[in-house]
Amino acid sequence: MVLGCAIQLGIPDVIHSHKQPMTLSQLVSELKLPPAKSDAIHRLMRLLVYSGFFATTNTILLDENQQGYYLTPSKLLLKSEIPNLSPYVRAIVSVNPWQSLGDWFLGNETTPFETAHGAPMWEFFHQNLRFNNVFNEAMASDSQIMCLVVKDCKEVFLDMDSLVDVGGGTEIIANTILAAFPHLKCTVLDLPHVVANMPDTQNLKYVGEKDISEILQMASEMFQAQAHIYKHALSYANCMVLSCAIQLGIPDVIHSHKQPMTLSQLVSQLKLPPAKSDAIYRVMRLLVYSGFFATREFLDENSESQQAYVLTPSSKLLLKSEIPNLSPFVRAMADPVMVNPWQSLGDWILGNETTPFETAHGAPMWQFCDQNPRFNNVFNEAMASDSQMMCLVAKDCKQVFQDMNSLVDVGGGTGVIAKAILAAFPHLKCTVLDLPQVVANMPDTDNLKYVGGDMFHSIPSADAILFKHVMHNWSDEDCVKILKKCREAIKDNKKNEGKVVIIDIVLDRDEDEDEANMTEVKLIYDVAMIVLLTGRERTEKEWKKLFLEAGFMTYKITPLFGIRSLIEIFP
Ligand SMILES: C[S@@+](CC[C@H](N)C(=O)[O-])C[C@H]1O[C@@H](n2cnc3c(N)ncnc32)[C@H](O)[C@@H]1O
Ligand SMILES: COc1cc(-c2oc3cc(O)cc(O)c3c(=O)c2O)cc(OC)c1O
Repeated sequence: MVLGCAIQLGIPDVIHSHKQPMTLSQLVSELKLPPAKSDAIHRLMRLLVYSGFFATTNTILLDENQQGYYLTPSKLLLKSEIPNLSPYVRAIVSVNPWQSLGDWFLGNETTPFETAHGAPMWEFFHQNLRFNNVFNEAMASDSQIMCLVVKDCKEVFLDMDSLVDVGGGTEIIANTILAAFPHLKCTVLDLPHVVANMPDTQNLKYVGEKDISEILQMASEMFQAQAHIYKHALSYANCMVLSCAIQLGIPDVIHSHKQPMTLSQLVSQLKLPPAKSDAIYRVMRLLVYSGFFATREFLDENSESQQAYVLTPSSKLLLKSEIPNLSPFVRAMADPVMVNPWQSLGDWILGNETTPFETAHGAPMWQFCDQNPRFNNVFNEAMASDSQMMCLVAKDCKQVFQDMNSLVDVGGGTGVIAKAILAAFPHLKCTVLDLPQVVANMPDTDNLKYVGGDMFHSIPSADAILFKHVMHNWSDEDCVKILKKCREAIKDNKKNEGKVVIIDIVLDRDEDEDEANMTEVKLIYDVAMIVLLTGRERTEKEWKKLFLEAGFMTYKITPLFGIRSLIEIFP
């Protein structure tokens, strides 16, 4: 989606036309964007540089502290060049059929595409001229890349007189072959609506009806760049396929089986028709490749060798019967409400709404949650499942909570973290403060109270004020306002000594870099905060600036929770 947005804005072309490394301000000005969008462009570009689509350099042509962007494999995305894979990327960011994968397994339509759009793909294209064009352009752009090497295919085409390009679309490959081998008579055979307006020439006719390894090697750099682009353009598919496996209950079924499970056992236990076996096999093949399942060889009762599926550490975290269970998190992130705003990123940069979420759904995220009880539950369960992970280490945070008597968990959702802290430190009095719709039906206990309110308005007084995944939802200006409220809450406290505890991402911590792709996840989170809210992920320097502005004097960062750190700040 982020790559699709960069293409929509024309970023590769603008950097290309600039002919030398381009600074952020040059880029924003050349794109004719308001300066207010500079920060978002900087953060998109930071992710795209990390993913290898652009690179940065310090150059003497630029001011001392400035970096300039230049092109890498993104050269393949230039609208002015051939090949240009932009139409392909823009076409395949349509996620709806992927979101229907699970429903399709449980239903009767021929394909998830039909489940999502109500008609098979070719019929849909026939009825939908806009998408028909988008798709044909995408396929043509994919063909362009092969055009560059066709002339080297002498041994393939030289001894032929005629050739039929079946499903040849709108001619690109056939014309390229003809340019290199003009003696050929070519026919492009495709569906009638695809070739409807294509004019025949002397040696190219359109018909509408209902070793290459050496060359590949020569072109390896270009094809690698193509693969890089396609991998990223299709990366949302990984999320959808994982979500589908959870919807069908695959991790749970394999877990209950208690031994490696064959494909036929899996299909039968999932109560799916045998006709869906092949699709389950192919979905599992992808999930094995991504590390969510593994296969084991074992001998069946007839002493025949069989492949069978087992869980991996990642799928063990998706079991509905266990704690922690991250399934609600995956299901929420694959929910159309969460996915659609990414498709609005480019429109938001060109428009006036506060966030891409608002561009897509017509209301800011917390207001939308208030008006949509279904999504409110989905989101709260996702956050609660994420919190379960931290419960496992809460008891190890003695030095953080031991000397406190009271704690307020601000934006504490349904109280999962507060309960875990209470289990480890039962002497504490806890309050969870969250928006009224989130805590509406939560029952108080002896030492846990829920308060519906607004942290910008007032925060109950306590020895420690906790924020987990809250500060990163808000802009710097809002964070300073919230932190000032915290100082008042701590000051009101009779003991008059207290602290704020923040659990959130810290960017650019050298020790985390590259460990299990932590940097990539952190940068994706940062762009997610552009897409959903007005927040951001922060470097230590950026955090420090906020603390000082809000009047706090000292802080301590402890990397405790994978991609997140525990930050304590003191007045
Ligand atoms: C990303 S969630 C984090 C939930 C929880 N801390 C966790 O980590 O699981 C952010 C929370 O902030 C809450 N929130 C948003 N605006 C708020 C406000 N003005 N006052 C209090 N809570 C708010 C949301 O309802 C949501 O539960
Ligand atoms: C952990 O704290 C938060 C996470 C998220 C969040 O949101 C999205 C949204 C999306 O469209 C796709 C995604 O992959 C994700 C995430 O992975 C993710 O973690 C959102 C938050 O607040 C709104 C969080 O505080």
